[in-house]
Amino acid sequence: MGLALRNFFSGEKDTVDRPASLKQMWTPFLRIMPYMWKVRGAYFALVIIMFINLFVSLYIAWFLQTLTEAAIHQDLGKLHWMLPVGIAVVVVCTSFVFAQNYLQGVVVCKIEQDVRMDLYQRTLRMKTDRMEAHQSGDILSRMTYDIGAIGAAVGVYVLNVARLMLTAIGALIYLLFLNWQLTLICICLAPPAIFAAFLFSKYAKRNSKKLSEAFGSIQSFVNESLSGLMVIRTFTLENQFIRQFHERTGHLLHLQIKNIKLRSGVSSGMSLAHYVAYLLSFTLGAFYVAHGAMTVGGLLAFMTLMQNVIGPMMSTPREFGSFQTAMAAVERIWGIMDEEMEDHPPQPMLAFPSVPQRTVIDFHQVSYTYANGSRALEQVSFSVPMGSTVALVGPSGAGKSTLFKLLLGLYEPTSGVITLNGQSIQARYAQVLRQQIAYVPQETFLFSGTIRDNIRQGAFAATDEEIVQAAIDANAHDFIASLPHGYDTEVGERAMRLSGGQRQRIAIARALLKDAPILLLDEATSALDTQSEQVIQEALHRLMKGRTTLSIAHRLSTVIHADYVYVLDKGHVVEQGTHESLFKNGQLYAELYRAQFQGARHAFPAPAFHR
Ligand SMILES: Nc1ncnc2c1ncn2[C@@H]1O[C@H](COP(=O)(O)OP(=O)(O)OP(=O)(O)O)[C@@H](O)[C@H]1O
Repeated sequence: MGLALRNFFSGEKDTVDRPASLKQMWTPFLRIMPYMWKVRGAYFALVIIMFINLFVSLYIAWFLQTLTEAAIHQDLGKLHWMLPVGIAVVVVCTSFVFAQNYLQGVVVCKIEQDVRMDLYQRTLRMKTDRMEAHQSGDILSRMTYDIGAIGAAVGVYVLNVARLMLTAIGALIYLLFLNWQLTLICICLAPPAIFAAFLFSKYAKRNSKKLSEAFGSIQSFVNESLSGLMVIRTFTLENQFIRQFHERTGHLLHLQIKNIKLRSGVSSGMSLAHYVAYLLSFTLGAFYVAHGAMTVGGLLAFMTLMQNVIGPMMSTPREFGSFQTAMAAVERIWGIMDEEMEDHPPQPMLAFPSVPQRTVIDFHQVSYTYANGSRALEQVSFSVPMGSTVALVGPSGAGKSTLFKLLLGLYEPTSGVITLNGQSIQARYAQVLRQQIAYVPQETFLFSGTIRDNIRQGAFAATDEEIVQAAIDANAHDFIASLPHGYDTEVGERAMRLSGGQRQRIAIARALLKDAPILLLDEATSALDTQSEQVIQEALHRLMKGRTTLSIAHRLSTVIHADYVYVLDKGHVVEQGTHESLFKNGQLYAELYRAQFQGARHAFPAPAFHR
């Protein structure tokens, strides 16, 4: 977003209607200070340039005064040398304008880049439950819109306020020296300007948070619409979504127009005050000249300097208001930065014993309750012996996915202990833990890039040969090879060009390449045709070989081939045993089997007890 646009948008930013106290502004400012400190060299150079600018302003006033008086006194000698010297001084000094703009731009970009990097890192490492509390569009809006506002604050408003103050103070000293009575009269104009500053800052903050939220909401809505485009199309919801989008953008427009009104009002008030101040000081100055208390040259210098005082007096409130609103953006960004992150151990590889135990995964009385009070798991205990395949079965909402998330260290149990290879899973070992696990999710997410890139995410150091081998084992090689660009086919952000079964096989290849000892398999619920199903089953069998597998089973063949089955219901393990024993029990498993799997019998060999 361009700077001007950002400045414009950052016009209003806060929830409260009262003016922010200095403390309210100072606290967020302290948070961006470390970023500013990193570019202190540029700030130092900018301060020097500010003094050069001040010198130019004062020099021009002196120049006009001296030149006019030389002309009145017909001092031609002075006139001859003053012009070239004056031009030379101004040329040299204004060449610093380039440096000033350049450095200011660099400061903005570097600080924005650093804050953006930190925000991105912290977002990726945020604890899962905290992450779920934020909407992705809202985070996106903070990463773009709010960071833009911060850039403007540190690169424009702070410097502008400092520059304006410095120029005003320098000019004021010179003015007092020229005519202190006239200066004091003109200073009386300051209180209305200061009052305007407070008034403006009060209103400048009023709609800001609403404006930010409106942007976030639009971004979330667009995000959601794109993700759910197929649903929108198939249910012909286009008009409804367009109407909702219109409502949201209408709300944003309303806030923006309020902002424009405020800014236009302030601008016209400021220019009125500016002209009144100018005419007043000129008229008073003319009286002083008429009474011989001031020279014509002195009046010219006085008026030139007055511009340097009136200008800042009029601009400071606006800059100050914009600075305040930018501080609200800082608060929003730190709303994410302050979220708790996953820990990272200093020596990750030491965290888990490499020698596997007899039971690889152990749940001891594990319970988990979500922040909204939903009790997903209660006192769950079970073990997965080394090299075995264990299936989790249960009705929707039984807690199967939650169990996986706990095992992946995405959440911490509310009570109880989970051990992996005999070592308790702790949040600080999350990264190490995940290195031991290959996870094949229900929905395969492919990142933008080629098929090769996507498979390589299993092991970045893998050679092309290893990638091809993984694809062969995942039964994916043939379809990949048949694509015009083979492994270099771009799959796009949401892999629109690949079928569900093809995406699953890429996910299996990725997991094969990772070659982790533990496999978590969340089977896809979507039905595939018999042939695709068999191709995927074959690939999965290769993947499971030699690994300890825990699988959320939606397929009959997985349950039949599992060494052991745990049946979950309402967060409890309600049954356990082999497929056959559970079926004979005739309880929940048998019910589920009939409801869920029986329709699929034609695709798989019926279990022995069925014959
Ligand atoms: N992020 C969440 N916040 C709050 N409650 C949640 C969250 N995720 C799941 N739940 C609740 O926890 C319970 C267990 O959900 P879970 O997703 O683990 O079930 P599941 O067995 O995997 O279901 P399914 O087979 O339909 O995916 C449910 O009551 C669900 O509503």
